[in-house]
Amino acid sequence: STLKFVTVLYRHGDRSPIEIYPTDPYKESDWPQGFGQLSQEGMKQHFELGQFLKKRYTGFLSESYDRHEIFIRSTDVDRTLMSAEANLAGMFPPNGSEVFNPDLRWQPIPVHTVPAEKEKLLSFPLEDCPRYTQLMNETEKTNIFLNMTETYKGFFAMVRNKTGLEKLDFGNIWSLYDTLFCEAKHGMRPPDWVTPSVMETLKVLNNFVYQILFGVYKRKEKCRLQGGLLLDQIIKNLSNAAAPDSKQEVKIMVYSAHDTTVVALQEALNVFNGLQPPYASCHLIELHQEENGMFTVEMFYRNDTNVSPYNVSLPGCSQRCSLQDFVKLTREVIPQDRDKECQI
Ligand SMILES: CCCNC(=O)[C@H](O)[C@@H](O)C(=O)O
Repeated sequence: STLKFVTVLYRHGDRSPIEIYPTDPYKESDWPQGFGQLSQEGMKQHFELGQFLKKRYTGFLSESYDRHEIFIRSTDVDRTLMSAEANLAGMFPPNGSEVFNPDLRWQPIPVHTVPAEKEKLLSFPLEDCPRYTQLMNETEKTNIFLNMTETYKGFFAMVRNKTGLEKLDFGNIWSLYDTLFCEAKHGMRPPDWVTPSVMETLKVLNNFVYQILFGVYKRKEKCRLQGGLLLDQIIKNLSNAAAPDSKQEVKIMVYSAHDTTVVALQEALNVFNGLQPPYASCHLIELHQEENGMFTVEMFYRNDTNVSPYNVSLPGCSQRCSLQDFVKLTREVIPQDRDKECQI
Protein backbone atom coordinates (compact mmCIF):
# COMPACT_ATOMS: atom_id res chain seq x y z
CA SER A 1 0.00 0.00 0.00
CA THR A 2 1.01 3.62 -0.49
CA LEU A 3 0.68 6.35 2.12
CA LYS A 4 -1.27 9.22 0.55
CA PHE A 5 -2.16 11.70 3.32
CA VAL A 6 -1.52 12.17 7.07
CA THR A 7 -3.33 14.16 9.74
CA VAL A 8 -1.42 14.85 12.97
CA LEU A 9 -3.08 16.23 16.10
CA TYR A 10 -0.97 16.78 19.20
CA ARG A 11 -1.18 18.38 22.62
CA HIS A 12 1.40 21.08 23.43
CA GLY A 13 4.37 20.20 25.63
CA ASP A 14 5.07 20.59 29.33
CA ARG A 15 4.00 23.95 30.71
CA SER A 16 3.72 25.99 33.91
CA PRO A 17 0.37 25.90 35.74
CA ILE A 18 -2.48 28.02 34.41
CA GLU A 19 -3.37 29.30 37.89
CA ILE A 20 -2.70 28.65 41.63
CA TYR A 21 -5.05 27.95 44.56
CA PRO A 22 -5.42 30.38 47.51
CA THR A 23 -3.05 28.57 49.94
CA ASP A 24 -0.54 27.58 47.23
CA PRO A 25 2.99 28.17 48.61
CA TYR A 26 4.18 28.91 45.06
CA LYS A 27 3.38 32.04 43.08
CA GLU A 28 3.43 33.07 39.43
CA SER A 29 6.90 34.61 40.01
CA ASP A 30 8.25 31.10 40.78
CA TRP A 31 7.82 30.29 37.07
CA PRO A 32 10.39 31.76 34.63
CA GLN A 33 7.73 32.76 32.10
CA GLY A 34 4.73 32.99 34.42
CA PHE A 35 1.51 30.96 34.09
CA GLY A 36 0.54 28.76 31.14
CA GLN A 37 3.86 28.95 29.32
CA LEU A 38 5.76 26.18 27.52
CA SER A 39 8.77 25.04 29.56
CA GLN A 40 12.13 23.94 28.18
CA GLU A 41 10.98 20.39 28.95
CA GLY A 42 7.98 21.11 26.72
CA MET A 43 10.21 22.39 23.95
CA LYS A 44 12.33 19.25 24.15
CA GLN A 45 9.25 17.02 24.09
CA HIS A 46 8.10 18.59 20.84
CA PHE A 47 11.55 18.66 19.29
CA GLU A 48 11.62 14.89 19.96
CA LEU A 49 8.12 14.40 18.51
CA GLY A 50 9.21 16.36 15.43
CA GLN A 51 12.19 14.04 15.00
CA PHE A 52 9.88 11.03 15.44
CA LEU A 53 7.54 12.34 12.73
CA LYS A 54 10.47 13.04 10.40
CA LYS A 55 11.67 9.46 10.79
CA ARG A 56 8.18 7.94 10.51
CA TYR A 57 7.41 9.79 7.30
CA THR A 58 10.79 9.43 5.62
CA GLY A 59 10.03 8.41 2.06
CA PHE A 60 6.57 9.98 2.25
CA LEU A 61 7.72 13.56 2.81
CA SER A 62 10.59 15.09 0.86
CA GLU A 63 13.96 15.00 2.57
CA SER A 64 13.96 18.78 2.91
CA TYR A 65 11.10 21.12 3.89
CA ASP A 66 8.65 21.66 1.04
CA ARG A 67 5.94 24.23 1.72
CA HIS A 68 3.54 22.47 -0.66
CA GLU A 69 3.66 19.25 1.36
CA ILE A 70 2.90 20.40 4.90
CA PHE A 71 0.46 22.80 6.56
CA ILE A 72 0.61 23.55 10.30
CA ARG A 73 -2.25 25.18 12.23
CA SER A 74 -2.13 26.01 15.92
CA THR A 75 -4.56 27.57 18.36
CA ASP A 76 -3.61 31.18 19.06
CA VAL A 77 -2.03 30.35 22.42
CA ASP A 78 1.69 30.83 23.22
CA ARG A 79 2.24 27.24 24.38
CA THR A 80 0.72 25.65 21.27
CA LEU A 81 2.39 28.10 18.86
CA MET A 82 5.76 27.50 20.51
CA SER A 83 5.19 23.73 20.62
CA ALA A 84 4.60 23.76 16.87
CA GLU A 85 7.79 25.78 16.35
CA ALA A 86 9.85 23.38 18.50
CA ASN A 87 8.21 20.44 16.70
CA LEU A 88 9.14 21.83 13.28
CA ALA A 89 12.72 22.45 14.44
CA GLY A 90 12.92 18.71 15.02
CA MET A 91 11.06 17.79 11.86
CA PHE A 92 12.88 20.02 9.35
CA PRO A 93 16.42 20.95 10.35
CA PRO A 94 17.79 22.78 7.29
CA ASN A 95 19.99 20.65 5.05
CA GLY A 96 22.88 22.08 2.98
CA SER A 97 21.27 24.60 0.69
CA GLU A 98 18.52 25.50 3.18
CA VAL A 99 20.98 26.78 5.82
CA PHE A 100 20.68 30.57 5.90
CA ASN A 101 23.02 31.05 8.82
CA PRO A 102 25.93 28.65 9.26
CA ASP A 103 25.74 28.98 13.04
CA LEU A 104 22.07 28.06 13.10
CA ARG A 105 20.63 24.58 12.38
CA TRP A 106 17.12 25.99 12.11
CA GLN A 107 14.90 27.43 9.39
CA PRO A 108 11.66 29.38 9.77
CA ILE A 109 8.49 27.46 8.87
CA PRO A 110 5.03 29.12 9.02
CA VAL A 111 2.65 28.17 11.84
CA HIS A 112 -0.85 29.32 10.90
CA THR A 113 -3.54 30.30 13.39
CA VAL A 114 -6.82 32.18 13.81
CA PRO A 115 -7.76 34.62 16.61
CA ALA A 116 -8.92 32.74 19.73
CA GLU A 117 -12.45 34.14 19.53
CA LYS A 118 -12.73 32.82 15.95
CA GLU A 119 -11.26 29.35 16.68
CA LYS A 120 -13.87 26.68 15.94
CA LEU A 121 -11.65 23.79 14.79
CA LEU A 122 -9.09 23.18 17.55
CA SER A 123 -10.46 24.57 20.81
CA PHE A 124 -12.90 22.44 22.79
CA PRO A 125 -15.32 22.51 24.47
CA LEU A 126 -16.80 25.34 22.38
CA GLU A 127 -18.97 27.46 24.66
CA ASP A 128 -21.23 28.80 21.90
CA CYS A 129 -23.79 25.99 22.07
CA PRO A 130 -26.72 26.19 24.53
CA ARG A 131 -27.68 22.56 23.83
CA TYR A 132 -24.19 21.43 24.89
CA THR A 133 -24.52 23.43 28.12
CA GLN A 134 -27.86 21.70 28.69
CA LEU A 135 -26.26 18.28 28.04
CA MET A 136 -23.57 19.07 30.63
CA ASN A 137 -26.25 20.08 33.16
CA GLU A 138 -28.08 16.82 32.44
CA THR A 139 -24.80 14.92 32.88
CA GLU A 140 -24.63 16.25 36.44
CA LYS A 141 -27.95 14.54 37.16
CA THR A 142 -26.86 11.09 36.00
CA ASN A 143 -26.30 8.37 38.58
CA ILE A 144 -22.62 8.09 37.61
CA PHE A 145 -22.08 11.76 38.38
CA LEU A 146 -24.19 11.74 41.55
CA ASN A 147 -22.36 8.64 42.79
CA MET A 148 -18.96 10.29 42.19
CA THR A 149 -20.12 13.42 44.03
CA GLU A 150 -21.40 11.34 46.96
CA THR A 151 -18.37 9.05 47.09
CA TYR A 152 -15.88 11.94 47.19
CA LYS A 153 -17.95 14.36 49.29
CA GLY A 154 -15.58 14.11 52.26
CA PHE A 155 -12.51 14.35 50.04
CA PHE A 156 -13.80 17.53 48.42
CA ALA A 157 -14.49 19.01 51.89
CA MET A 158 -10.93 18.24 53.05
CA VAL A 159 -9.41 19.69 49.89
CA ARG A 160 -11.65 22.79 50.08
CA ASN A 161 -10.36 23.37 53.61
CA LYS A 162 -6.69 22.83 52.74
CA THR A 163 -6.69 24.89 49.53
CA GLY A 164 -8.91 27.74 50.64
CA LEU A 165 -11.01 27.17 47.53
CA GLU A 166 -14.55 28.16 48.59
CA LYS A 167 -16.01 26.56 45.48
CA LEU A 168 -14.53 23.16 44.64
CA ASP A 169 -16.39 20.73 42.40
CA PHE A 170 -15.94 18.82 39.16
CA GLY A 171 -15.94 22.19 37.41
CA ASN A 172 -12.54 23.13 38.81
CA ILE A 173 -10.97 20.07 40.47
CA TRP A 174 -9.07 19.45 37.21
CA SER A 175 -7.32 22.80 37.65
CA LEU A 176 -6.17 22.00 41.18
CA TYR A 177 -4.80 18.64 40.01
CA ASP A 178 -3.10 20.39 37.11
CA THR A 179 -1.41 22.95 39.36
CA LEU A 180 -0.15 20.29 41.78
CA PHE A 181 0.95 18.11 38.84
CA CYS A 182 2.94 20.97 37.25
CA GLU A 183 4.58 21.93 40.54
CA ALA A 184 5.55 18.32 41.32
CA LYS A 185 6.85 17.83 37.77
CA HIS A 186 9.15 20.83 38.29
CA GLY A 187 10.50 19.70 41.64
CA MET A 188 8.40 22.01 43.79
CA ARG A 189 7.66 20.15 47.04
CA PRO A 190 3.91 19.99 47.67
CA PRO A 191 2.30 20.92 51.03
CA ASP A 192 2.16 17.99 53.49
CA TRP A 193 -1.57 17.38 52.93
CA VAL A 194 -0.82 16.47 49.32
CA THR A 195 0.16 12.85 49.97
CA PRO A 196 0.68 10.35 47.11
CA SER A 197 -2.76 8.95 47.88
CA VAL A 198 -4.37 12.41 47.71
CA MET A 199 -2.61 12.95 44.35
CA GLU A 200 -3.90 9.57 43.12
CA THR A 201 -7.47 10.49 44.11
CA LEU A 202 -7.13 13.88 42.42
CA LYS A 203 -5.87 12.09 39.29
CA VAL A 204 -8.97 9.85 39.25
CA LEU A 205 -11.24 12.89 39.62
CA ASN A 206 -9.26 14.78 36.96
CA ASN A 207 -9.71 11.93 34.45
CA PHE A 208 -13.42 11.76 35.27
CA VAL A 209 -13.73 15.41 34.22
CA TYR A 210 -12.18 14.60 30.83
CA GLN A 211 -14.52 11.61 30.48
CA ILE A 212 -17.71 13.60 31.02
CA LEU A 213 -16.71 16.48 28.71
CA PHE A 214 -17.71 14.57 25.57
CA GLY A 215 -18.81 11.20 26.90
CA VAL A 216 -20.43 9.19 29.71
CA TYR A 217 -23.85 10.68 28.85
CA LYS A 218 -25.21 11.25 25.31
CA ARG A 219 -21.73 10.92 23.80
CA LYS A 220 -22.87 11.08 20.19
CA GLU A 221 -24.86 14.28 20.66
CA LYS A 222 -22.07 15.95 22.66
CA CYS A 223 -19.58 14.93 19.94
CA ARG A 224 -21.79 16.27 17.13
CA LEU A 225 -21.68 19.64 18.89
CA GLN A 226 -17.95 19.53 19.69
CA GLY A 227 -15.23 17.21 18.30
CA GLY A 228 -17.43 16.32 15.33
CA LEU A 229 -16.49 19.69 13.83
CA LEU A 230 -12.82 18.69 13.71
CA LEU A 231 -13.60 15.16 12.54
CA ASP A 232 -15.75 16.62 9.77
CA GLN A 233 -12.81 18.72 8.51
CA ILE A 234 -10.43 15.75 8.74
CA ILE A 235 -12.84 13.56 6.74
CA LYS A 236 -13.20 16.29 4.12
CA ASN A 237 -9.40 16.36 3.78
CA LEU A 238 -9.25 12.54 3.55
CA SER A 239 -11.94 12.48 0.85
CA ASN A 240 -10.21 15.24 -1.12
CA ALA A 241 -6.92 13.35 -0.95
CA ALA A 242 -8.67 10.18 -2.14
CA ALA A 243 -10.48 11.87 -5.04
CA PRO A 244 -9.26 10.53 -8.43
CA ASP A 245 -8.28 13.91 -9.85
CA SER A 246 -7.22 15.10 -6.39
CA LYS A 247 -5.87 18.66 -6.45
CA GLN A 248 -4.85 18.34 -2.80
CA GLU A 249 -1.10 19.03 -2.69
CA VAL A 250 -0.70 18.97 1.08
CA LYS A 251 0.56 15.56 2.19
CA ILE A 252 0.56 16.14 5.94
CA MET A 253 -1.77 18.39 7.94
CA VAL A 254 -0.54 19.20 11.45
CA TYR A 255 -2.77 20.57 14.24
CA SER A 256 -1.09 21.95 17.37
CA ALA A 257 -3.62 22.07 20.20
CA HIS A 258 -4.70 20.99 23.67
CA ASP A 259 -5.57 17.92 25.76
CA THR A 260 -9.27 18.68 25.32
CA THR A 261 -8.80 18.79 21.52
CA VAL A 262 -7.32 15.27 21.55
CA VAL A 263 -10.15 14.07 23.79
CA ALA A 264 -12.83 15.76 21.65
CA LEU A 265 -11.54 14.03 18.52
CA GLN A 266 -10.99 10.64 20.19
CA GLU A 267 -14.46 10.68 21.77
CA ALA A 268 -15.97 11.50 18.37
CA LEU A 269 -14.07 8.46 17.04
CA ASN A 270 -15.18 6.51 20.14
CA VAL A 271 -11.57 5.54 20.92
CA PHE A 272 -10.89 7.68 24.01
CA ASN A 273 -9.04 5.72 26.74
CA GLY A 274 -10.50 7.82 29.55
CA LEU A 275 -7.16 9.33 30.57
CA GLN A 276 -6.04 12.96 30.19
CA PRO A 277 -3.73 12.98 27.14
CA PRO A 278 -0.10 13.54 28.26
CA TYR A 279 2.09 16.43 27.09
CA ALA A 280 3.02 16.16 23.39
CA SER A 281 0.74 13.14 22.96
CA CYS A 282 -0.14 12.67 19.34
CA HIS A 283 -3.07 11.16 17.39
CA LEU A 284 -2.21 10.09 13.82
CA ILE A 285 -4.68 9.45 11.01
CA GLU A 286 -3.10 7.96 7.89
CA LEU A 287 -4.75 7.51 4.49
CA HIS A 288 -3.36 4.58 2.46
CA GLN A 289 -4.10 3.40 -1.07
CA GLU A 290 -4.10 -0.40 -1.38
CA GLU A 291 -2.83 -2.30 -4.44
CA ASN A 292 -6.44 -2.73 -5.57
CA GLY A 293 -6.85 1.04 -5.59
CA MET A 294 -9.04 1.12 -2.47
CA PHE A 295 -8.41 3.79 0.14
CA THR A 296 -8.07 2.83 3.81
CA VAL A 297 -7.68 4.81 7.02
CA GLU A 298 -5.31 3.77 9.79
CA MET A 299 -5.00 5.49 13.19
CA PHE A 300 -2.38 5.52 15.94
CA TYR A 301 -2.04 7.16 19.35
CA ARG A 302 1.39 8.02 20.73
CA ASN A 303 1.07 8.79 24.42
CA ASP A 304 4.32 7.19 25.59
CA THR A 305 7.62 8.00 23.85
CA ASN A 306 9.14 4.72 25.14
CA VAL A 307 6.92 2.53 22.97
CA SER A 308 5.65 2.61 19.39
CA PRO A 309 2.36 4.38 18.87
CA TYR A 310 -0.66 2.22 19.70
CA ASN A 311 -2.93 1.01 16.93
CA VAL A 312 -6.32 2.64 17.33
CA SER A 313 -9.28 1.28 15.42
CA LEU A 314 -12.79 2.60 15.04
CA PRO A 315 -15.21 0.32 16.87
CA GLY A 316 -16.79 -1.84 14.17
CA CYS A 317 -13.86 -1.51 11.80
CA SER A 318 -10.45 -3.16 11.38
CA GLN A 319 -7.14 -1.36 11.98
CA ARG A 320 -7.04 -0.77 8.21
CA CYS A 321 -10.56 0.63 7.83
CA SER A 322 -11.86 1.36 4.32
CA LEU A 323 -12.43 5.08 3.84
CA GLN A 324 -16.01 4.24 2.93
CA ASP A 325 -16.59 2.43 6.26
CA PHE A 326 -14.72 5.14 8.17
CA VAL A 327 -17.08 7.78 6.77
CA LYS A 328 -20.15 5.61 7.36
CA LEU A 329 -19.25 4.69 10.95
CA THR A 330 -18.53 8.30 11.94
CA ARG A 331 -21.54 9.88 10.19
CA GLU A 332 -23.58 9.95 13.41
CA VAL A 333 -21.12 12.34 15.11
CA ILE A 334 -20.75 14.72 12.13
CA PRO A 335 -23.01 17.75 12.63
CA GLN A 336 -25.46 18.30 9.76
CA ASP A 337 -26.68 21.67 11.03
CA ARG A 338 -24.85 22.54 14.24
CA ASP A 339 -26.45 25.96 14.67
CA LYS A 340 -29.86 24.30 14.62
CA GLU A 341 -28.71 21.46 16.91
CA CYS A 342 -27.34 23.96 19.42
CA GLN A 343 -30.62 25.80 19.83
CA ILE A 344 -32.76 24.95 22.86
C1 LIG B 1 -8.42 27.55 30.91
C2 LIG B 1 -7.20 26.78 30.53
C3 LIG B 1 -7.52 25.60 29.68
N1 LIG B 1 -6.34 24.76 29.52
C4 LIG B 1 -5.55 24.86 28.45
O1 LIG B 1 -5.73 25.64 27.55
C5 LIG B 1 -4.37 23.90 28.44
O2 LIG B 1 -3.59 24.13 27.28
C6 LIG B 1 -4.89 22.47 28.42
O3 LIG B 1 -5.85 22.33 27.40
C7 LIG B 1 -3.72 21.54 28.20
O4 LIG B 1 -3.68 20.81 27.18
O5 LIG B 1 -2.84 21.57 29.07
